[in-house]
Amino acid sequence: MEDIVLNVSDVNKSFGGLRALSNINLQIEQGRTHAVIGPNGAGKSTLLNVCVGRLPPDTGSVVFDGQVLTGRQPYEINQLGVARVFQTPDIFLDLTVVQNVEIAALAKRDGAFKFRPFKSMFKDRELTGEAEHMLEDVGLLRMKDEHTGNLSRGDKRRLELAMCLIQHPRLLLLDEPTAGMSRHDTNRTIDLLKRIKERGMTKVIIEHDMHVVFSLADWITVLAQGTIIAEGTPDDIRGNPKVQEAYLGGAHL
Ligand SMILES: Nc1ncnc2c1ncn2[C@@H]1O[C@H](COP(=O)(O)OP(=O)(O)OP(=O)(O)O)[C@@H](O)[C@H]1O
Repeated sequence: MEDIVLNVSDVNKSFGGLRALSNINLQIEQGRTHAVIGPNGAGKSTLLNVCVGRLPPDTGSVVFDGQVLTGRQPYEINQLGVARVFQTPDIFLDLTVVQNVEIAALAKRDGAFKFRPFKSMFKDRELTGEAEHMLEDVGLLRMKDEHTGNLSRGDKRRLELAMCLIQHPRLLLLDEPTAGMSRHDTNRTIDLLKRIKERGMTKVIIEHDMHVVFSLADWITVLAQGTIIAEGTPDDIRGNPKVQEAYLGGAHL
């Protein structure tokens, strides 16, 4: 059997009377790019939030690399090697681009960046060098000294990706990484995510844009109304009539 990095077992989650996730069982294999797709309200973000500790499941468990994540705080999960990029970037708008990447590295390193004076944090030349290397990787190096608040939406998302990559996670969770980007920026992000794949990093991507999904995914799970309705390779999913019906009302993927 392939090496399983993340194992989601029998997860249920309701909001009041609404069953957002019903008996979800999902296994993410090492090195894969695993896409989770489905129509609006299918439960994709809820699933991701359960995985990173932002939402407790009502029942069930999430195990990463042999360690139970359920019940842990998001920062603990991050320190175990799980990083995530959300639809709304988690960045410090008052700091520069490179300082944001440095803070992300420190957060992973000791989890205590909040308790140090900011000035002393930014004097580590090795750290700055590594942060600049990451910014080059995502195409933001020339903007390293810009105030983050001045960045476009697409650049903020790329910055958040650099903040994740500097943590060298084993598992990277991406919630619509190209939402709001132009086609040009989307294609640059696809290229970047392909390069990360070459480094063996496991990724879970929630995405509506089928161009992104079919460019990147090795494996696809389809959710509808909180239930997994199909799983398989992109070719399996493309030809699956149940998916076409549930996901796109019968249109072809
Ligand atoms: N905090 C919450 N409180 C109440 N209901 C919620 C909450 N979060 C999500 N829901 C509901 O749970 C269901 C699943 O939502 P979720 O955001 O996980 O879907 P999604 O597949 O990510 O949708 P989208 O593609 O639109 O982002 C929806 O009906 C949503 O309205």
